[in-house]
Amino acid sequence: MVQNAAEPHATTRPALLQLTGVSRSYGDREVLQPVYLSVAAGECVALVGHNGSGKSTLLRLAAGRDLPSRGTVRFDGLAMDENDPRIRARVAVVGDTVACYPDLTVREHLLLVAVAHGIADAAAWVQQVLEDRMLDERADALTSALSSGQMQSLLLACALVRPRDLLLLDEPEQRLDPGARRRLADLLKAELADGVAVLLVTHHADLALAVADRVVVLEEGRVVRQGVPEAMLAAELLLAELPAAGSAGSAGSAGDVHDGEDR
Ligand SMILES: Nc1ncnc2c1ncn2[C@@H]1O[C@H](COP(=O)(O)OP(=O)(O)OP(=O)(O)O)[C@@H](O)[C@H]1O
Repeated sequence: MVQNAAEPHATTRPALLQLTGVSRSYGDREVLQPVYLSVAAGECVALVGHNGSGKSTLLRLAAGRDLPSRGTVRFDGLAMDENDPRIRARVAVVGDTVACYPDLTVREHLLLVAVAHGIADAAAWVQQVLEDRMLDERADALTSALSSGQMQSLLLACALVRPRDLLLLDEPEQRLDPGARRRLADLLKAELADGVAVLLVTHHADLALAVADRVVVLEEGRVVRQGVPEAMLAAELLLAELPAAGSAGSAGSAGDVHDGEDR
């Protein structure tokens, strides 16, 4: 089903994340017009749209990293606030900024994160993450020496140290090669199967097709369409909304991620 209006989306599952009339202005400029959006446990909603359409703004508001000018963001009934320990314990975020200690090696950085989060066997966790994210050959390199795709994999691994019921991701496919994008899609499918709610900003049509239950299209700060990815694609709406393929992190060729297993 493709919905044409930015109206509240009716879902049969209770919402874990609920945005109600959320907007954001900078000075006189409203960069995000009122959005109604909910994400249930085990559901993935993908936000797509051209550069500057408001996707990262919406994700930051959903993560409680920014405050709406109007409207409310709630997580499991709580007012969303990234400093609230009850929320920090259940929400993991990969935002649009790179935050790493440049003078630590990859292994040291992961160990620091694991210890800070109280992981029982931190060394074993780090080794598993290095293998899962294909970073084992770079384990002893400084984080400042990573390629951009390797850095993206490290940031994802650091976010996933948290126990989580909600995962918020801003272009996690950015700078990843096709193999790493496939592993990302598999990882997200596993998260969803575990009942995690996922809100995903993506420029990658195949990633949305592979993992999203619903695609929300933003245009100039407004939700202009939403619906199941297949319907959006069949109507040639989804691809029309995405930037042209060709640059790293933009829409890729069919088959990069989508493995034909519909969720
Ligand atoms: N701190 C800020 N001050 C003023 N304007 C801002 C600020 N942050 C974002 N904007 C504006 O808000 C609009 C939406 O930006 P946003 O980063 O949310 O877009 P986006 O869809 O994520 O873009 P991209 O695909 O390029 O990442 C843009 O016009 C941007 O210039």
